Amino acid sequence: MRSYKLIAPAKINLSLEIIGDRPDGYHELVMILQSIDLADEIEIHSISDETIRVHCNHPQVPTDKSNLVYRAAELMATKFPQALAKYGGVDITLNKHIPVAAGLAGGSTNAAAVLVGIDLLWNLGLTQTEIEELGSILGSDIPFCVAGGTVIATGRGEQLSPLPTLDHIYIVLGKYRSLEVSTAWAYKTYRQEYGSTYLRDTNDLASRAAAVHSAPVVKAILAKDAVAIAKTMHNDLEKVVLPSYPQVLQLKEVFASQPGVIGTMMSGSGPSVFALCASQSQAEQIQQQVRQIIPNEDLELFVTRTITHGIQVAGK
Ligand SMILES: C[C@](O)(CO)[C@H](O)COP(=O)(O)OP(=O)(O)OC[C@H]1O[C@@H](n2ccc(N)nc2=O)[C@H](O)[C@@H]1O
Ligand SMILES: Nc1ncnc2c1ncn2[C@@H]1O[C@H](COP(=O)(O)OP(=O)(O)OP(=O)(O)O)[C@@H](O)[C@H]1O
Repeated sequence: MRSYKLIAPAKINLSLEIIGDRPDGYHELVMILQSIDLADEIEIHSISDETIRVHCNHPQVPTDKSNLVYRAAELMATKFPQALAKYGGVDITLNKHIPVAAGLAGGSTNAAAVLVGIDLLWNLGLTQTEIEELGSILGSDIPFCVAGGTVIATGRGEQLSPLPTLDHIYIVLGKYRSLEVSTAWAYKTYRQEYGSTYLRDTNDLASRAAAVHSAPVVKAILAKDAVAIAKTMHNDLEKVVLPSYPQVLQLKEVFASQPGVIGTMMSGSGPSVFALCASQSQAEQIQQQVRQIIPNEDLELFVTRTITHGIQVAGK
């Protein structure tokens, strides 16, 4: 029986800037995406019948066709029917550590891992770009999850340009277990409230390059200046999510008030919030402090760090 183990890291957004709407209903974005070492483990093995089976340790995560990993396997089966006939179907086990519906690309990174795993399992020899293109059919964040590191993402979020990688910036990340934010709701609400303020022609490359909030973050990344990154981070979706979720706003304010925190921001469409910290020991202290200030067991707190890679094969 052939099998692979994969590590699928989460992401945070160092910037998320909405610069226009698109005819396909999506939004034109400029984002800076960053991989972190908070990761799910995925095991995938061949099975003799041509089916897809999904198992998961997390009660909130479906194991039917609504799981993104199921859709990733189905896409591979449709694109490569001869390989499916030769090698058989796939059995996928997800061991979740990334909080669900958190703005951390949990489902997307799982799907990216399954694309990488099936490429190996079926000896397809796809390039990273080909795997990213398959990923973009399933979701905007998936190409980044394949690539990982530190990247500028434009278009729907699927067009990637790598930046110099940022290793070992320590982060405290918080997510209320019972809070979930729908990504579609966040973008729709933003469009309703701010759509009339889109000012740039998104076909104009000069306009894209001038993305006002992301440019200083790029400059700070090029200078490898963690303090400048922390001070310039930006997320347009905070404008709609924070007013609707007071607990998330409060968590952000508590993070910001801690000595040793150099900047704090909501990730993606939320509701997770992260704080960039001056060192690992400070991140650990801040985690304990915040736990005392908000003794709510619904709040999950993690110490994590920036990493330089996306999906990794951990073993056969
Ligand atoms: C919020 C982020 O996670 C930030 O990195 C991403 O922009 C969302 O990425 P994702 O979850 O992979 O998004 P998709 O699965 O492609 O789309 C989910 C929903 O988000 C909205 N959406 C997403 C991406 C985009 N550029 N414009 C949008 O309006 C759409 O309503 C879509 O129905
Ligand atoms: N493999 C998966 N892992 C987690 N959730 C999944 C998965 N497949 C489908 N889902 C469903 O997708 C929804 C969003 O979960 P996910 O953890 O991917 O959100 P997210 O981190 O906000 O994603 P993104 O940042 O890409 O918008 C959940 O409600 C969950 O039921």
